[in-house]
Amino acid sequence: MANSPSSPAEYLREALEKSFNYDPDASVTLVNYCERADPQDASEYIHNAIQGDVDKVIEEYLHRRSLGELSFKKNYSLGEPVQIYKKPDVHLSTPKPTQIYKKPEVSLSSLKPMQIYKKPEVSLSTPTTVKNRKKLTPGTQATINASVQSKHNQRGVSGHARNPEKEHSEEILATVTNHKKIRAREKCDCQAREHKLVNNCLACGKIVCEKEGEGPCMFCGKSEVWCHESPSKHLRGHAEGNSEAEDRAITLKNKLLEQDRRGNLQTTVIDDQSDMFNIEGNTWMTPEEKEKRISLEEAESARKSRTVLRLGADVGEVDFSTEDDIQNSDPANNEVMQTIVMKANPNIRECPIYVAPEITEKRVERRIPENMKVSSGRVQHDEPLFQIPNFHPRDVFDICVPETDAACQGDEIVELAPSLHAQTKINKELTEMHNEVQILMPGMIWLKHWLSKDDQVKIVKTCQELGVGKAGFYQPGYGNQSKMHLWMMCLGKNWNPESRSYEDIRSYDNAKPPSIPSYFTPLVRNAIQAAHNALIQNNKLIQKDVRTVLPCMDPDVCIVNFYKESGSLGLHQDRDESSKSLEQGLPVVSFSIGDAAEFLYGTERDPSNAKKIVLESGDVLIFGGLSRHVFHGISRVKPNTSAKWLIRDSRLRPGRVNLTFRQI
Ligand SMILES: O=C(O)CCC(=O)C(=O)O
Ligand SMILES: [Fe+2]
Repeated sequence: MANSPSSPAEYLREALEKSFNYDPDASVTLVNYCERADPQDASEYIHNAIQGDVDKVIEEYLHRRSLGELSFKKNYSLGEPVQIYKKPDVHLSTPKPTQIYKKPEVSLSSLKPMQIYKKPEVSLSTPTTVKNRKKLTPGTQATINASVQSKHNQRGVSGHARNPEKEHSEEILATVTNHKKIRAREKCDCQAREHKLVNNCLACGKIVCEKEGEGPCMFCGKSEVWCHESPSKHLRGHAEGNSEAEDRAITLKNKLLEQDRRGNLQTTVIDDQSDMFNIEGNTWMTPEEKEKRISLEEAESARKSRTVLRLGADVGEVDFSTEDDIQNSDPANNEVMQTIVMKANPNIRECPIYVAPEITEKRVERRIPENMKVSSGRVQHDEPLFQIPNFHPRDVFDICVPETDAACQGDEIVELAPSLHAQTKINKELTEMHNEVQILMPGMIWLKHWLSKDDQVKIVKTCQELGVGKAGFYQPGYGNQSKMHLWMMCLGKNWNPESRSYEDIRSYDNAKPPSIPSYFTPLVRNAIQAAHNALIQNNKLIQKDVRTVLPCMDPDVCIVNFYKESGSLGLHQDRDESSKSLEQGLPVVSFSIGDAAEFLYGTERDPSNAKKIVLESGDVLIFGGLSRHVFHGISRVKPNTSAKWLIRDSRLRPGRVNLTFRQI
């Protein structure tokens, strides 16, 4: 690979797509980010976005970047044409020495690993990334089966005599029967709410449903709208080879990707999961349609959040789940959201834009929600609402299972107090969890089960309330597509993962982060005090000296992360706080609540050299002083490890909440 002539960006994109089966659109975005970032940030972006051992790819990519700079300078001095790859910050007048990426050095005493972190095996033959785990409808599965079978036969693997004509017609039949019924096309403005989605019109942006069907857009007529994985290809009789139109489409797609890579596209139409609609703000439905749709969805959501009480075999094994959770309890189904991201066709100059007749200034004003609680649906970014700078609709993310709706007919709310036996067991567990402290590195202290049961429940409830409000949880990412594997909310100030800086107003959606709830701060101070006590006892330090090992701090920022069972966070350093704070080694104080998680830490960004501990609910981890720059991350959440009392009393969803407090 090292000898291949491709540019660093091409190399990276290819490696992400081929070795990690990374979504092509997402890899284009990620590569763009990396190209603009310095080596360390680029490396961090890749680590955060890719689950798996990506170190070699990063190393090769950065190596190519450094060679790219060299040859760029060489070419320039010889007066030859400049190579394609050009780092944006190269100044010809003041040539910089070649940048070779060096892992940052952290002056920490090197420690022998307690446990070796085993690299996850990446199987090239059957890659399974979260993005691949898409829910297939029986119909789609049947279509795929039919098509796979057909291809299999074409290669003559089955050993049976082939009849291509027959196979082709069978394939068409299977596709048509399983995929959808063909009907006469009829105009419809339901936005794929009443009928299934076909696709967006690339010219005017209209969302086309199955009632309107495939073919020329019935609104603008400028573009043909085809369903994703459309069976029409088969119907048009091109089972083998591409038609001219398809070749043209592929060329156009490549051109679009190229233009996107160069940042030329102005308008992006994001088409999200259809059940995440914001009906109130919808401009394409009549008031009657909205009312009807809202009442239907309310009934559906009441049904989904109806609490189902499941009694385990053990005494006290009580599990409150919603029907929705039960349906989604397979971890493989956790990330089944499919996002269809489409780019507007830049070649179309004049084109009518689809705007429903009822849209008015007043409505647009009213639609800017009080707390921006917009549950994103199909979003057309050139609508007036979305022309507000930095406005991003966000999916409201609730870390708790909703309270049972008492008004929900036919449902009984069953609240069982734990039996005496179960309560004794819980109390015993709680007493056993007393004050175990471990000093992991100089200035890095782990207080096991330090948060009380009441504090944990209270913190979860507070985060839940703040999380569904203004500036609440959102899924941060780099650009539109490379998302972090967690939901985040910041209190006090916002940490912007793209600019790696703190801000008063969240750039993502112009929302102001809530303040840190007042009862959090004494908890942080007391945790530091507990760590000091442990240092005094263990290291025979006096109160004055203990502060040089682990300084005190008053948090002004709290970053709350929620990791679903599939969540993770790549190895990174927390180094975006002020240089004063970093130089003084003011600690980061981290609270863990909910499912346990594997926490990696070490002196370099290398998971195979990192140590691993399992952080459980109630644990507090503090790293300051000499350990302030420790590399750390979450390799995995351990499903079903939350305490039952926590789920019962806070209704926390499966997953883990983590709060990190910092003084910036
Ligand atoms: O979830 C954790 O334990 C770590 C979180 C973290 O490192 C961060 O938010 O910077
Ligand atoms: Fe961190």
